[in-house]
Amino acid sequence: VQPSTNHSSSKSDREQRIEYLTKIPRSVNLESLQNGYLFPEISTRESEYSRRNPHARLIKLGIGDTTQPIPDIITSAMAEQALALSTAQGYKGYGPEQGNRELRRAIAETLYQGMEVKENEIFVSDGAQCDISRVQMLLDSSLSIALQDPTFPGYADSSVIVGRAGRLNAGSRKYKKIVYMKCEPENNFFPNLSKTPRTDLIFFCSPNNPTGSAASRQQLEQLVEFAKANGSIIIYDSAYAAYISDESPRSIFEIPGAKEVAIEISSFSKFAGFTGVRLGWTVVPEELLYANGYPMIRDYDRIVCTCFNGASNIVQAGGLACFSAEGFGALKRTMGYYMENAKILVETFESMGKKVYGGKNGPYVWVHFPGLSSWQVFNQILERAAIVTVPGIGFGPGGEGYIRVSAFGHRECILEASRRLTKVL
Ligand SMILES: Cc1ncc(COP(=O)(O)O)c(CN[C@@H](CCC(=O)O)C(=O)O)c1O
Repeated sequence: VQPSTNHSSSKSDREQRIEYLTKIPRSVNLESLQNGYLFPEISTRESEYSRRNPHARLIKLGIGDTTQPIPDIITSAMAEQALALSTAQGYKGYGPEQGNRELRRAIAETLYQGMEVKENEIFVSDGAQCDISRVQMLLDSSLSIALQDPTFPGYADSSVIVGRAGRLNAGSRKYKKIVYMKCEPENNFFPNLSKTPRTDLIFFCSPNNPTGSAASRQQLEQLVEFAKANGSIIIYDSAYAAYISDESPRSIFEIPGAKEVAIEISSFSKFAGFTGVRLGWTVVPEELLYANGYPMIRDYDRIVCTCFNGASNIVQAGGLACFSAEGFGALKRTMGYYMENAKILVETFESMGKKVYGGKNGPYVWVHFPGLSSWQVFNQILERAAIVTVPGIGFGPGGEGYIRVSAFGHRECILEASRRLTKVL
């Protein structure tokens, strides 16, 4: 209901239209959220542009949504599971809330080899976004948090929703109870921990969305040491780990001692194209203990069993097929396709004299437009080139003056975008 701006009417439209009010007060936490969530906002801008320019060929390099088909061996496994449900012997009802054992084992053996991560520490889910909220539910709302700045907005917004962020300072666009750890070219996109105040929780995404920076082993050793010294917990997001092309760790659990201070959240979305299929996992180590010595894994298991009835058995069959030699090989080729896109985007922006980051260990390119607001750049590129990007400010105050460009597009779109950008920027 929008308040009326027509002051001539005796009663405003709003007053006329309101029929009945409940006695339920709105959550103060939800009231604290600024604007809408970033990515639906990008979709709204896309739709508005298309409405105004019905004949424009809009190129969507905004939301990090995969575009390439899922390999047959994976979709066939899902189809087979689906068809089996129509047979008496193949039908399955509720599965284990923590995920099918064979999938948990495959994740442990394929992605956590040599890190002593056990299959019972892996909780299969319907995606990392959902697990971020489940981990938020697990941890008391009084706990303080630190975030990389810029970073994936899901951490800050879910912290606001559970009441952990405090009120928004409109001027600085920062929430009062969040510690923003600046990650910028000057510090090689890794926070200066010696100047970072202690917080209970440290959200850390590597490779980082949106900067594309993958923390080095030495940096992650510093992070684990910092958490240990402070009795803090790292909530580590490795959604893009499969894209790492250098020696950077793919999991926080490659770091000795990390199992005593970290939870790792990850996803099939970006490496398997499961953005619409919905499958992820969270690792809660048995060694991770509360101050009172109680194992956190038991509480997380309780949250999963109470608030989530397990990922789809059809989707889990697809997830298992991702780890077959043929499946993983095919997925690697698709990731290579996206990273070739990233290389084209990096070269395009560099050819125009722009400072460009990322595009080597992740499927996003982070471009600096000094002196301009990121929404200004977003609008300019949209209006002049009919290309959708994401304004850096959407990832935190540290993102101002940057835009993020997704490499997940079709090759022909990336090439056309390159041609247009060279003309208009
Ligand atoms: C770091 C990170 N973690 C988690 C997720 C979500 O993983 P799911 O397993 O698919 O739930 C994303 C998706 N980020 C994309 C999509 C944005 C969105 O959430 O709509 C992006 O940044 O464009 C992400 O970038």
